[in-house]
Amino acid sequence: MRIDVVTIFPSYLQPLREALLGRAIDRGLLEVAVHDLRDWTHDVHQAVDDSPYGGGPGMVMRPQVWGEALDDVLATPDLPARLVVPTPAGRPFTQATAHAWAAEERLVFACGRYEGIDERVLLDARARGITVDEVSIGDYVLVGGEVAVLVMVEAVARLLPGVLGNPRSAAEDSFSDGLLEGPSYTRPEVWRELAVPDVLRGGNHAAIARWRRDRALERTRDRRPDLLDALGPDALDAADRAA
Ligand SMILES: COc1ccc2nc(C(=O)O)sc2c1
Repeated sequence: MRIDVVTIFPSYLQPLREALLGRAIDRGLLEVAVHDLRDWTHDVHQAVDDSPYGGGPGMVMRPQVWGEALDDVLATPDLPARLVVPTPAGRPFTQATAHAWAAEERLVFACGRYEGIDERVLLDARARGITVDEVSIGDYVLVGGEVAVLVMVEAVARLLPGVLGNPRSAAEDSFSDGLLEGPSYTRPEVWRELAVPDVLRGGNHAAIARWRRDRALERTRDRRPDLLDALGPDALDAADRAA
């Protein structure tokens, strides 16, 4: 997968080259290119924003600069790209989104700042046949799209074949079966007088699987009842029985 990020703060994306993702890049499983939006300005001040029509607080990112940048970055007809624009006004980014995007050959992320990007940039891209996804990573507002891109790229890249050491990790994620993951334990058996649950040390794999499922149901019911609702009435009954 090829990932391009256009931003006025390229250094914000440096964490993508660390640890697991950095190793995936080094191994050729992932290609990441970060572009400085100001490279497409032509004035001495490298202006990327201007006052909003209709008034109001803050500034809006100029369409001319974004248009030229995306013309260049998206100019790869042999490699169809999905343009992703993080915005508080976007559709929720979920694990299902991450799985869908993990099948893409290329993702291009446009990081807004200030009050966002002039709407015509997205209209123009869609008019040219480019798939444009406006997404939010949560019901809160960041200062810009860069942090949201870090979150989304990590969520997508870890699903790519070979990135995670153990492919079962992704298969057993929270949300992979619609439930939150239950508690995890490692050595020592007793720590500060707190013991690991006996069932996990007993070697009965069926009992361990049942215990883990019960803890996941219980935790999901307590913390994310909306996820249980999505799984139907049987899941809620199972969660109540698991407690
Ligand atoms: C101006 O660009 C922004 C500003 C806030 C923001 N908040 C996001 C979120 O997903 O919460 S994406 C995003 C992009």
